[in-house]
Amino acid sequence: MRDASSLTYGALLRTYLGPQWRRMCIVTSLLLIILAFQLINPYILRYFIDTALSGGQQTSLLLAGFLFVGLALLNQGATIYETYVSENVAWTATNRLRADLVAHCLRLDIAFHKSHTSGELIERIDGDVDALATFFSRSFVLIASNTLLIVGLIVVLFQQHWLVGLVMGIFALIATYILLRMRSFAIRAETLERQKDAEFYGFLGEQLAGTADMRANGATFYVLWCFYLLLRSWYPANRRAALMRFSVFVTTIAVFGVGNAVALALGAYLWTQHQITPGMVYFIFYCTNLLNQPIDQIRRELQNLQKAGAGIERIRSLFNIQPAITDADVPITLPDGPLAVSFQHVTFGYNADEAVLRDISFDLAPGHVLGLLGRTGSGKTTTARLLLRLYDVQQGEIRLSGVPLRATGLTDLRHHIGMVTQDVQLFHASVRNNLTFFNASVPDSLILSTLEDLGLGPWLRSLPAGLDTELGSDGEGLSAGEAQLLAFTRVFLANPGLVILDEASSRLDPATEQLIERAINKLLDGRSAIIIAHRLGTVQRADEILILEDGGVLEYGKRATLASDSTSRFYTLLQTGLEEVLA
Ligand SMILES: Nc1ncnc2c1ncn2[C@@H]1O[C@H](COP(=O)(O)OP(=O)(O)OP(=O)(O)O)[C@@H](O)[C@H]1O
Repeated sequence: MRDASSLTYGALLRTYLGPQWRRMCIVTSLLLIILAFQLINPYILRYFIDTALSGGQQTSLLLAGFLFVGLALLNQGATIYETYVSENVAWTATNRLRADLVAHCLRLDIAFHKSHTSGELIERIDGDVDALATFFSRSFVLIASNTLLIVGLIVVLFQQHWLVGLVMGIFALIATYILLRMRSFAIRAETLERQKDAEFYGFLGEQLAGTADMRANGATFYVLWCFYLLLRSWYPANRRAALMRFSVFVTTIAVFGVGNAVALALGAYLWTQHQITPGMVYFIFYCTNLLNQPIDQIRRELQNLQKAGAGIERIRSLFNIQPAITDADVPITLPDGPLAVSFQHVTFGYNADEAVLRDISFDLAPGHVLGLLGRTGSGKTTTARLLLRLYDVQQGEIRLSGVPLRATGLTDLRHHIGMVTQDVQLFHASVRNNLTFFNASVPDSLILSTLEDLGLGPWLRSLPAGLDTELGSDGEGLSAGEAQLLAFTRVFLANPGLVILDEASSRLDPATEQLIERAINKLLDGRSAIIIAHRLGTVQRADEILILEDGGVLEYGKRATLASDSTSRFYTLLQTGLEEVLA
């Protein structure tokens, strides 16, 4: 991973283009060759015209013709190859940068991901990097080679006649200035257009994702109204940007038209003064025409640099965000087998001034099961997140088998804890990869026996390609129970010492529920567990019970003791029915 603070143009070029210096040399050489071809062509044309007009030999004319066509073909070939190599350079460099950004984002805290939408991250990882493609592959080389071409053409024109060189040199400067000024007006309009595009597509994405809820709740009219308002502001922004683009186009044609007219007029004047030949008049006209191309190219490349500059700024600010939750300097490895869990006076809030958990203390012996109860919003899921160190506690300490969480390595910690939540995240990948999280070292025999153990054997056999069957994204085509059982399988395969289970609060059909009950029994065997329980059956497995209320401990103790104490809250819950009280 690269050092974020050094992300300047120079550092970017060094990091991402450095390894491709050979290809860059090829691109530069090809651009110089193309440039040379462009400078030779007018000489051939001048020779051809003057030889023809002075009644020169046919073979000389033929030779000049063949040379012209040959060079044009070589020029095209060189241009195609240069495009191929620079595209390779651009894609290799931008893909490396994308990979670095993705790796960086994956290292960032959950708090970062909660405060940035996926759309925003996609735009930053792809949109901003995309703007750097031309910057990487050719911007500097193109600006340099085109400047060289303009200078070369002016020198060539000077050679024909000093007046032509002087006038066309001044024209090149004025044309570049006018086009750049026009461009800066267009950029303002295009920025507004892109902002409106983003608002429109953001709105559309959100509404399409929530279409079922929106229709069910009769919000269609409101959505259409918002849509209409968005369209009303989108339309003028688009119209203005299109008009500006057209103005730039028309101005470009007009400026180059004036240039050509000046060149023709000047050529004609010098010819009437017998200072130049007709071939030279065409030569001047041709060179002036040729001047247009590098001027336009430089304008485009400067515009690309401007876009790249904005992209680099945003990429740099993303790289500068550092995760607050990191590995200990010298991480202590957690022991294998069931883990002891200890919360000592833990206080935590997602915002520093608003505690969600207050002074939570409990101890769970290795191999024991803690039943975590509490109303919705009481802080049960937050407790689980703290154990996985998705967030750090603000006060107090959490230990696993005596090791403070902050003293562990994050990968080691998360290897030792398995979590099954109500929302099982499945990927658009094979059943095997969904279960092993792309860990190729897990043998198929283990996956098959685990699926069989958990009662998923018949399900697996019903799949067209067994473990190779591709699952739809988001578990499409799977029932809630099957998805839960697949999540259990994942935990079995990872074989952690502590399991956190957020039990499904909705009822499943009796057969699936039975399978899940069996799976939980197996899962808890030889492991410590914290179960966010919603059902009586699950609570009865717990050795200890912790009831949270408003982020504080309402009750904590051995299940058997609390169950037999008629003054305890747990006793009341058992009498009233967990589902009714906690659902
Ligand atoms: N990412 C977050 N940022 C800010 N506040 C949050 C975040 N996640 C949860 N909260 C708040 O923290 C409190 C505890 O939430 P938590 O999800 O831990 O409750 P819970 O007991 O698990 O509820 P449930 O049973 O409904 O899942 C709630 O008030 C919730 O609004």
